[in-house]
Parts: sequence; structure tokens; C-alpha cells
Amino acid sequence: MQKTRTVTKTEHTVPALAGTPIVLDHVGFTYQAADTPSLDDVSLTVREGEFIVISGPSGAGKTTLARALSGVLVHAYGGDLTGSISIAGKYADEYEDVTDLSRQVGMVFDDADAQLIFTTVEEEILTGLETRGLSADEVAKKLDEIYTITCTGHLKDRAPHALSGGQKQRVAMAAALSRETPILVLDEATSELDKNARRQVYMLLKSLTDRGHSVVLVEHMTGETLGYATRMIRLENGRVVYDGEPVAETFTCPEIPKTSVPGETILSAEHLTHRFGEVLALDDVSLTFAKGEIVAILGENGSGKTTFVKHLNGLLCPDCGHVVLNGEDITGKSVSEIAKTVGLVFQNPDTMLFENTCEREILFGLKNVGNPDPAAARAALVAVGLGGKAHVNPRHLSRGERQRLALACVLAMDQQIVIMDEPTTGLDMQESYEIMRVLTGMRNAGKTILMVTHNPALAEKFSDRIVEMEAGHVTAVRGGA
Ligand SMILES: Nc1ncnc2c1ncn2[C@@H]1O[C@H](COP(=O)(O)OP(=O)(O)OP(=O)(O)O)[C@@H](O)[C@H]1O
Repeated sequence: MQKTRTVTKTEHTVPALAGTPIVLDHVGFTYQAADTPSLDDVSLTVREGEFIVISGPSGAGKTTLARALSGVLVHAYGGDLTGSISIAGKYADEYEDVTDLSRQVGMVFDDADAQLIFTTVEEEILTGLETRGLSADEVAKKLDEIYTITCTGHLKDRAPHALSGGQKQRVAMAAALSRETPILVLDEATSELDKNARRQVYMLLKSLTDRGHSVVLVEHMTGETLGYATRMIRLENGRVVYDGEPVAETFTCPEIPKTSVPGETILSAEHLTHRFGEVLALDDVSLTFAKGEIVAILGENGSGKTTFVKHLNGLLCPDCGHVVLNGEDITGKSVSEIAKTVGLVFQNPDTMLFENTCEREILFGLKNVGNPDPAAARAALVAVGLGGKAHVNPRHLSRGERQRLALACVLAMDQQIVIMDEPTTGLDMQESYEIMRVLTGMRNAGKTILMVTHNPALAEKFSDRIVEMEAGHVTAVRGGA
């Protein structure tokens, strides 16, 4: 019997084939706290040198499948597991623990924060290299190679927790690569990377598979992986609904009408400059925003996008410059006072979700503005497609669903300005469109929407203006759709 904490039934149904990286045979899994299975009768074999991309809507079971393929589902999660999982010729439960598994499988999760534990970037990467019994010269050579391919060399002395979201993902990737495991499983590990960095990662993964490694990548930007991936698997409701050649997943965005034109200025940033120690994150940035417009902010990882938007709701104070909201300088105002007008959805939704049901999560924010109305909370859940999840614990939602819950929290508060830091992370094309439909509706009602995004196509299609940032500067402001 395989061992998870509460496994009720599982069999070693097929021989754990030596030389076959991963075999799942009729795998089903239901998490301890869930009523429905996250995986339902999934059978698949991952062969040497394959580059498999896994797609599917949020909540389809992709993360659970990634956990099954890497074996951690057996060692680190409680639930009912059926069928068998074998990895590199052994059943998953024959590995002693996750550390034992990590000699065969490198795993990169969507939440880079959860896997970066050391005090410097260099330590994160060195730790993997030092487990491989290499000579000091080889370690130094490999370290340089990894810095070059992941573009992390300039960050080597920095503390991982104080990096931008995309920089953290690059470091998590570098740490996983340093182990050179035969199998690599990446769960939305590129979701916060800029477009250029994503392409570099796909090239790198392809070069690994050319050398016989097996790569499984859970990814929403499936179109960008064409030409690199060798196989595509699509999941829906925990079941494999497509397993074959990579194909372009088409979704034709219906037009979303804009029924009003942008009005007067509501918010302006004037000459904002912000340093984090040695790092000049914002350098003399001035921008204005009007009522009834959607503005997209694009830029490479670490270009200052998050730092900029955190100044607009008072979470960060500038070293120089100021922010004017509805004609008043916000300097000296409390964050809770500014929050009556400006809502911010963070890059990582988990930093703002802590209640034990989705409805309570929304009511928490509404209480703070003196309007704890359950009907408003439920309406916001329906608007983001989570109408059936009012009593579900946010921790049991998928990343994409948590992202939508975070939007619902802000939606219910009905603030004049809504800022979303990467609102479509973890969402597929259809779901991203749904979010944009909600945001466009808010825009048409006269609200101001700012969204930081790494999806240029989304920005072009739905925003009124596009701001481009580079190394703490605004390099361009242009019209969108
Ligand atoms: N708390 C912090 N302490 C130190 N440096 C920080 C901190 N937060 C951000 N930085 C640095 O400031 C710069 C801008 O970071 P910011 O998070 O604003 O970038 P970003 O454009 O949002 O990046 P991404 O696309 O990766 O999310 C980066 O060099 C980053 O490492």
C-alpha cells in the first residue's frame, strides 16, 4: 500500500518500470478536506526526453497532477489515493521521503516564496550543487552557467525574500536546475516571468530534454510553448481530456464594448523615487490616471511595477515625490483611509487571504468599510465565477480560483480605483477574458483600473493606455485598444 496520511485504497498495479521516468496507472486522488476528487482515473507515462505541457482551466487538477508526477502527493498530502505512481523504476511510496524523491525529481512550484529558504540567492543555488559531489572547480563553473541561463548573477548577494515576484521565480528555477535531476516538474513556474524570460526558460527546458531529461510543465501560456514542447495534456475536472501533439489552444475573445470615455484625472504620481538600500527601484516616475480608464503596466521582471503601484495606496512611501488622489496629497494619510478609495490586489493572492470561507474573506473587507452585507459578498463571488464556493475554505481553492477570490474581495468594496498586480496569473485564456469582462464593466461604470501584467496581448486588447517600465523608469506611454 502506498502511504499518504489517510490513504484508503491503492495498488501497485503495474510494474515500476526501470528506465521509465514516470508511470501513473489509474490514479485518483481526493484531498482530505474535499468532497470531490481532484484527480479521477488518470493514466499516463512520461518517457525520457519528453517535454510535456499540461493545460486546463483553474481548478482542473493540474497542480495535483504535478504533485502526483513528482511523487510528493504520496509523501506530503493527506487524502484518498487510488491507483499507482512509479518514478524512475520505484513506486512513489518506496522512496523514504520528499528528500529521497528530490534526487530523481526537481520540482518548481507556482509559489516561489514557499521554496526559497536561504539568506542569499547564491546559497539557494549552491545547496543543490553541493549535493552532487562535484569538485570545487566544477561547482564554480556550474554556478556561473546557471547564473547566465537564468539571469540571476546580478542578484547573487541579495536576500531571496526581498526580490520581485519574477526574480523569485528565476531563483527558484535556478535552484531546481542546480540539482540536474533526470525529471523536472514545474507547476506554473513561469507565471510571473516577463515574456522574454519565459521564452528563455522554454529554450532551456528544451535543451534539457534534448539531453534526455524529462520535463513536465504546467502552463497557461500554451501557445508560447509550441515549438519547444513535444506533447500536450489537457485536464478538465480531474480527467485527461487530451493527450497528444502540442496544438494551439484557440479562444476567440468576444469584443467587450467600452460604453464610456475616460473622464477627469483622479490620481497622479509626481516624480516618485524609491530606493531599497542600494537598489533604485523607482527613479522620478510621473503618471496620471483618469476616471473610467483601464491602464496596463508592462515591464521586465524587477523594473519597478509593483513598487510603483504600492505607492498609490500608501503601502510604500516615496523617498522623493508624492501621490495626489482626488486633488489631495496622500502623504501622512493612513493606508486604511486611502483604501476607502484605492483597492489593491496583490501579485500573490495568498498574502491577502486568511479567513476560513470565501464569503467570510469578502465580509472581512466589507466590515472594515462598515458594510458587512452577505448579499454584496455573494454577488461579488458570482461576478468572478465562484458563486458555488461561498462556504469553501480559500486554502482549498486552486491558484487561479484564489486569484479570482482576491478580485471578488476588491470588487465588493466598490472603491473608485482598483489596482491589480498580475490579475490573470494562474488563469487560462477563457478565465482571463472573464476577469477582463468584470474589469471592463467596472471601467464602464467610471472606475479606474490599473493592472500590472506580463501578458502584452491582454494589455493591447483591453486597456485604454499602456505604460512600459524599465529599470525604475517609465519608457513609454501609448494608447491601447
Ligand atoms: N522589499 C524589497 N527589498 C529590497 N529590494 C526590493 C524589495 N522589493 C523589490 N525590490 C527590488 O526593487 C526592484 C523593483 O522590484 P518590483 O517588485 O517593483 O519589480 P516588478 O517590475 O514588479 O517585477 P516582477 O515583474 O518580477 O514582479 C527589483 O530590483 C527588486 O529586487
